[in-house]
Amino acid sequence: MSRVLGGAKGTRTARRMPALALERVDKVHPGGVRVLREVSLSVAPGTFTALLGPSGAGKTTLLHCAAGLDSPTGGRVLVEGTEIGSLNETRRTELRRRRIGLVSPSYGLFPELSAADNITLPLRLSGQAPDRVWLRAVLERTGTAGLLTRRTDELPAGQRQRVAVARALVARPAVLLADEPAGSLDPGTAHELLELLADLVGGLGQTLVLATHDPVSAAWADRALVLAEGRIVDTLEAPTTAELVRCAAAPETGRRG
Ligand SMILES: Nc1ncnc2c1ncn2[C@@H]1O[C@H](COP(=O)(O)OP(=O)(O)OP(=O)(O)O)[C@@H](O)[C@H]1O
Repeated sequence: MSRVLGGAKGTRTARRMPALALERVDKVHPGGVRVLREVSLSVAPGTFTALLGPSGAGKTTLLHCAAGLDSPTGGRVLVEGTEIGSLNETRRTELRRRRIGLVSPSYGLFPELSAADNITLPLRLSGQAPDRVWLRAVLERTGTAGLLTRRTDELPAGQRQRVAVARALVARPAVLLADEPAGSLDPGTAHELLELLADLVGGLGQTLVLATHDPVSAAWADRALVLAEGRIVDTLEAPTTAELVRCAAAPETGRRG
């Protein structure tokens, strides 16, 4: 894979360190519902990981714990080696804004703002100056350069998702977390969005974790982790759709990784 903007900035040490790691993460909700059970995973920089699981498996909870939006009740989450749980609220917010990109149904765009204002909002909130080379690459790769003056509520769903991806990438995060980003799109537009996400990994060296219940979407990834009832029950390297369909139908039968 070519790495257009990926490697030069990071030190050798930074590139070896996982972009994201979960160590025996548990999540029990106040009502006693145990949603995550000792989930451990490590995501290498510049890789595409899919989290595949049915509705209720715990995918959103896992991504929210990884993003520092929710706190695990056990275990640790590390972003580039920094344990989120060890940070005070101010530093956690800063890490979230600078190092984590999130595309999620619960993390919508501001409809009355232009695409440009939506995309650059994270930078303004964290007082960062845009890295112009990176910004140009993000706009080009996401196909949003021609949409900048448009209000996002005037855009079709597929273009809105592209703006959401650009916004999540603008601060050059260590990891992009995408929760069912193609869920509301028609098949053709969903395919284009997944192609775009895979291209971010191949072309920009972006690290990506995609949560989905769709085996076809998960087959774009370098590796798929199959989640069932809050546990990772299968790991597949370079998964095919057929393998993922089998795993999704009967978790724990298709383990290869
Ligand atoms: N705040 C909460 N309190 C209690 N239970 C919760 C809470 N949030 C989520 N849950 C439960 O946790 C489980 C996992 O939910 P989660 O949204 O993480 O799953 P998911 O795999 O992302 O599902 P979907 O694909 O439908 O979004 C579900 O059974 C859900 O009802």
